[in-house]
Amino acid sequence: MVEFKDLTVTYNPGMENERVALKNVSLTVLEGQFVTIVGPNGAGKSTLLKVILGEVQPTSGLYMIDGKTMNYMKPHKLAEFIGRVYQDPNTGIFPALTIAENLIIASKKGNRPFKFSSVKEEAISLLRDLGLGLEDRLKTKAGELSGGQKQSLAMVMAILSKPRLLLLDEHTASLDPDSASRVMELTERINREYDITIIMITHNMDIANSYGERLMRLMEGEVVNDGMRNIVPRVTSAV
Ligand SMILES: Nc1ncnc2c1ncn2[C@@H]1O[C@H](COP(=O)(O)OP(=O)(O)OP(=O)(O)O)[C@@H](O)[C@H]1O
Repeated sequence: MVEFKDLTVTYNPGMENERVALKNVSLTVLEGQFVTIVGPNGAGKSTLLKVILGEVQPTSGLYMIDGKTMNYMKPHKLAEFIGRVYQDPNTGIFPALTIAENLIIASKKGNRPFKFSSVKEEAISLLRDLGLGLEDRLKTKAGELSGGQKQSLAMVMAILSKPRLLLLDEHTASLDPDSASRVMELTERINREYDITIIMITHNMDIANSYGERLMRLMEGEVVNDGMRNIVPRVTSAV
């Protein structure tokens, strides 16, 4: 699905503050995979996600989706099938709006016809299905939710537009351990039950060692480790 071939990103090339963020990275992420990326500060993790989103153009090498080299003149095309959730729980949602309004806005994103009644039904059934306990609180302002609930809502919003790929950049970093576990269980269900490919960055080694079928380690812009793992099935509690 997503493929990098010998991809290098150099910020400020030729200048005093030149910085090579990714060095000849080659990788292939298959449809449906859940890939966890770890690495120290400055390793190039966020740059990798930015390339995927079309926010940063490689200096050399190829970035391909479904075997086609990406055209950076049309980055909006990427937005149509990529969802994202970041670290700050307030950036993935509109805190001043109700849960219902947030879901409606999210539904309008994406490449499909919008019909209010069907979207409302779909959003409610998604919330119910995921067991988040938010379906009865549709008139609550999103800003009043806990950090974990905000991130869960942000993830539901991200998948409402039916992305094929979900990018998660430290999406549990600001949560307490219990909330982080619940959000990770939701992440896993989104991958398995909704068949959405996930690329997740984390600094939390407990999470990295427990979630995702493939663990990749970046160091100074290079992939130094990339392996499939057999994860021991967890007993999943209600989210
Ligand atoms: N816009 C930019 N201009 C110049 N250098 C940059 C820019 N963005 C990132 N860098 C540099 O590129 C390198 C990789 O940065 P990146 O943000 O991808 O790392 P990271 O692994 O996500 O780090 P962190 O875990 O701290 O978020 C770093 O040395 C960083 O300083």
